[in-house]
Amino acid sequence: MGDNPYQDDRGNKDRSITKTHGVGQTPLRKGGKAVPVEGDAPFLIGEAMTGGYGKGPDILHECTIAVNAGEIAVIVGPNGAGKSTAMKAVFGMLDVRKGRVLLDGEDITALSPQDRVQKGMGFVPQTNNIFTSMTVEENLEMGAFIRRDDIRSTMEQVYELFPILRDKRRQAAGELSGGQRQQVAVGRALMTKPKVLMLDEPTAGVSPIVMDELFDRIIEVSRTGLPILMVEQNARQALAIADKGYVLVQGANAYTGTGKELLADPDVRKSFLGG
Ligand SMILES: Nc1ncnc2c1ncn2[C@@H]1O[C@H](COP(=O)(O)OP(=O)(O)OP(=O)(O)O)[C@@H](O)[C@H]1O
Repeated sequence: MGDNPYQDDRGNKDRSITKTHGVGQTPLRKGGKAVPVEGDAPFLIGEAMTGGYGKGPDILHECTIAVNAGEIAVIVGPNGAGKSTAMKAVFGMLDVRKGRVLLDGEDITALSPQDRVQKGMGFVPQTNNIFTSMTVEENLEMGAFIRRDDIRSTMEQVYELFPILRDKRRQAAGELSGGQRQQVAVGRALMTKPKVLMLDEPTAGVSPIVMDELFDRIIEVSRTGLPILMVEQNARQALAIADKGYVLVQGANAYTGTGKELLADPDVRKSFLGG
């Protein structure tokens, strides 16, 4: 375990919360050449990522986010903490100046977003995530653009997960409610048959009831065995369904633990969950 970069985080048998205040103090990585221990490595990890937009300053400071096979990992934190930026970095939309991204053990840091999709990453961005003038079904078909095989069984699975989309399949996606649009966006990502799903604020701008419904759907998707890494504003609700939670502050890891641990932690409660 000595060289395991996740030692403090995952190797800890009591799975206690890792507190990592301050830039450059991440305990998730020791040295630059550590290799994950087989079988204990997350399925997808953005590891000790430092980077920003264009030639601008660093927004992320040795930030690590990851998701294990079959789990839901949630990223929370205050506005502007860099949650979306961290997701973009993992998806290859940001120049990662230090650190790396591993997918199923493979270093994909140098790959374009398109190539990452080919490798099995599904990403649902926070905004502009559907084609509003196209029908629901056309959106799903567009989602399958990288595939050359028969997509009908996948579409059937999406309709089973999101029955409302079957009812509205001939309707323009732009005519749907906010929660339904988000289902289209997630369904579209699922059409590539991804190995991991990344969601940036899937419940943004929806009512609490719709948010609960969306979370139920996300849990269902997760039960199909697909690992899910997501950013959420609704920290309390998201941590309640999370196997793993990351609290980011100013582009760095502030707290890491199971969803349950973070929800129970007095500091996290006070600072990020409204007491
Ligand atoms: N395209 C961009 N170009 C330059 N700076 C950006 C860009 N997008 C975000 N930033 C900056 O990066 C920082 C982190 O923003 P980011 O959107 O990642 O935070 P967040 O935690 O997702 O916030 P929120 O919860 O408000 O969505 C902010 O200071 C923001 O101004």
